This record gives sequence, structure tokens and C-alpha cells, in this order.
Amino acid sequence: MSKPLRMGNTPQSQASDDGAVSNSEVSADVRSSHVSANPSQLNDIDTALEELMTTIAGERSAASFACGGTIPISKTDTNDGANATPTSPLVKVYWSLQEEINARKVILPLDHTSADSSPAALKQLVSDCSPATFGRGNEDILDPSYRQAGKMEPANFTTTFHPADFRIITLIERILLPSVSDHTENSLMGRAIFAELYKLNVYSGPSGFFRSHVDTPRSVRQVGSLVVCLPAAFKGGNLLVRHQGKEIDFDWAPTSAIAIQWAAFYSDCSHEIKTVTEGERLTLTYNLYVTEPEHAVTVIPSSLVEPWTLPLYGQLNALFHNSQFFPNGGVLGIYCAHAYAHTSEDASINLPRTLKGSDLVFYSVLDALGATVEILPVLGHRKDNYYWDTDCESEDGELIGTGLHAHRKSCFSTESHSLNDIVCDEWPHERVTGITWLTGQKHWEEALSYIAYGNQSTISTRYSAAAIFAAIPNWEERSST
Ligand SMILES: O=C(O)CCC(=O)C(=O)O
Ligand SMILES: [Fe+2]
Repeated sequence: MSKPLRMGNTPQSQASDDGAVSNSEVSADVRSSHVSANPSQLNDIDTALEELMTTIAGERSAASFACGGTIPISKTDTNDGANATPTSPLVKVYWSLQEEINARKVILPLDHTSADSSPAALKQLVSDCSPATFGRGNEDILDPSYRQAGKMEPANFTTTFHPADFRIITLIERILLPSVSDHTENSLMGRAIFAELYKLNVYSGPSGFFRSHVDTPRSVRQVGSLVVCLPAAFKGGNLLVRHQGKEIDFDWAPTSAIAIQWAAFYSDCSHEIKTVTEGERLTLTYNLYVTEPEHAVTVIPSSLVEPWTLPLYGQLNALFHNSQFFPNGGVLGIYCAHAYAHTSEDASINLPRTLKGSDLVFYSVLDALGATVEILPVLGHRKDNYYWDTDCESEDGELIGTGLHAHRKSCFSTESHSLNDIVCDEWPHERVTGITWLTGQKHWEEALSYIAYGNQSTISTRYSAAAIFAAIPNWEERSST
């Protein structure tokens, strides 16, 4: 195989937001679906629906500038991820101001059963906070007419609550990340949200508040903020988040004593906290960053998982260092053990990024050892009609796609063309011999459909299996690296 391995095609970029719909397409359906209303109601509904369409189709979608949720506290349940509605155990906060040796502790919500769960413990935490400033330009300002709150730095406290345990970060990725950049960029780069704990804040009744502001971005990669409201009773203190003329009102007071509540929003949203009239509104704030784009081929960043820790590494490394193993180079192949939609439109975006289990290990280890690794489809030998063109199978070797092709639908028929010609024209491939296969085919996807001519015409389909190929350099090259 003379350097047959190359990366697949990059598909065309897609619409900027998932599910975006064109206004004109939807309007017709919408109008015909409310014929019994009176004309003025119709106008109102039409206007509302048009606004809705604009919201949904919006570039940086106004439909998804904020999101939030509630996690009830349960004294007995553990969060094992099995429940659809997860609950949180009591939240412990430990803190220590610099000179102190022993950490102090409060258990929330207060249930008065121990000193750690008493109002005095919470009061201690509040009094150990220092006045919270806010950013204006490049300065940190202390202005009680703009913000009345206490703060503690992450260096001085720790908590048993972690947003990732409740899949909050995953949800934020799914809701807010798609609008940060377009779909193709997000999928291609394997972007993720990273939450950095920024502050513990307390807004105390009867006068804690924070006037309308936009958070100061801590880096160009910051896309938003996450606020987690710990379970402690308070009244007032609504968080209002605004974006493009829309406002979301997070009213956490009614369940403040029995649940953790959270909100996340984009960095460019202005927001404010209304006055806390009673109690303590205790929050953890996090800066949300979008992670550095991963190089499309770096499936496992070796800075995060060292390839030598993967069990397959030892075996393959020994082979690489053996002069008898492929002295003149060669190609190892495994058919993927897991099913991937490798003939879907965005297959070449999603693979190899979404490889799993042994496929991921094989790919990463060989990549780390210096092989050229690629995922390509192999056309199956399935014969599903009488007029099968035997030419197609008479030659040696595998029909390997030149890239991860989307399922092709040919309008050619075997009445006028040989199947060989149809495959050659419609499914770009190379015929490759000499692959050392380590596994057999497991999963098939529709690769090429065409019109098969028999007693009557039918649509016939050939299937492909995704395989990982590793081109191993010859011994001379291997021994010199
Ligand atoms: O506590 C909140 O709800 C928001 C806090 C906030 O806006 C901030 O810390 O910048
Ligand atoms: Fe803020």
C-alpha cells in the first residue's frame, strides 16, 4: 500500500445553530394551524410566533443565553447518577483564614443538630468573608452603593459540592456551547466547557445586592459564568439575567433552604441581584471557559493520558523495536469493535474524535509509536442480487474508501452499467492488498445504493465497515527514531 492513508474530506460547514429553521418555511404551517381564532388574536399569535422563529433561528441564539436548575438536598440519598432527578447530600463548606491551622466548617442546610449545622457556624463563615469588590475597567472597586456582598477566595475554602457531579457542566456544554461557535467548529475541535471556581459570595439580609453589571472576562476563552446557590434560607435576592431584550428571573428564595440552585449565562449578559431582605444568600461562582481546540488528530492528548499506561502499548512497542516485524514497512488493520455512524454526513468530523474502548486504544498507541493512523471504510463483499458483476470481486485486495464517504445514492442501474463501474464512479476507493488484519468485520453501514436490474428494478445496497489502518514505517526508519 503506497501511502494510501490520508485524512477524509471535510464536510461543508453547517447552519450556525442546531435546528435553525427558515422563517418562510415555517410561517405557512403556522398560519394554517389556528383558523378558529378571531383576527386580532391571529395577529397576536402570528407576531408571537414570528418572534419565536427569530429567537430560535438567531445567530448567537437568544434562545440559549442562560440556563439553570435545582438539585434538592436529601439527607439519605447518595448521588450515584442512577436517578433521573439527582439529589445532593448535605453540603459542607470548610474554610480557614491564612494564619489559622484548623479549618472551620458549616453543614448546609442548617438543621441545628450539631454545632457545624447551627446558625452560629453560618454566621462565622459570613463574618470571615471580606467585602466584595467588582471590576470597572481595569480596576477593582469597592462601592457599597453598587454591591453589598461578602467574598472569600478559593485559596481559603473548599466545599463538598462539585458541579460536574451533577452533570451541570455537561448540560451547560449542550445548551450554551453550540452558540459560542458554529456546529462544525464545535464538533471538529472537540470543545468542552471548563469551570474554574472563582469566589464564594454572601449577600446578607436586609441589604445585600449587586446592581446590573457584566462580568469582567478573565481570559479570551471565557464564555460565561456559573452561579451555584448553596442551600441556606433567604428572601429576595432574585438574579435577573438579560440578553438582547430578554430577561430570565432566577427566583431562588422559595426553595433556598432545601435545594441547591444554579444558573449559567454568557459573559456578555448583563445581570443583577435584587436586594436580599432576610437570611444569607450564599453562592459559589465559577468562570466558564471553552477549552483549547484539540488538534483533530490528537485523539488522546498525550499530556493527559500517557500512551505507555495503555495495556496495548507494551506489546506494540516490542513489535516496533523488533527488526523482524515489517522490515520493509506494512499496514496493520483492525475493523472497529464499536459501531460508529461512519457513513453519515459528519463522519469525518466525528472520527477519530469519538472512538471508544479498544478502537481508541489501538489508534492512540499506534499514533504515539509513530505509525500513520487513519480510519477508512472497507466495502463489503455482500452480493444481494442475481446480476452481481463478478468483475468486482475477481481481483485481489480490499476496496478501501479514499475517505469516510457519506452514504452515496447512485441513479445508475446495473442494466446500463456494470456494478464495477458504478462502484468506481460513485465510491472513490483504492484496491489494497497486503493488509495484516488483526480483527474481523463487526458493524456494517449502508455505503452505496444503486438500481439493480433483474426481473424488475430494485434498489440494492452495498455496505461498508469502518477500519483503523496503521501504516508502520520500515525498520530503518523505526530504528533511527
Ligand atoms: O450571585 C449571583 O447570582 C450572581 C453573582 C454575580 O453576578 C457575580 O459574582 O458577578
Ligand atoms: Fe456577575
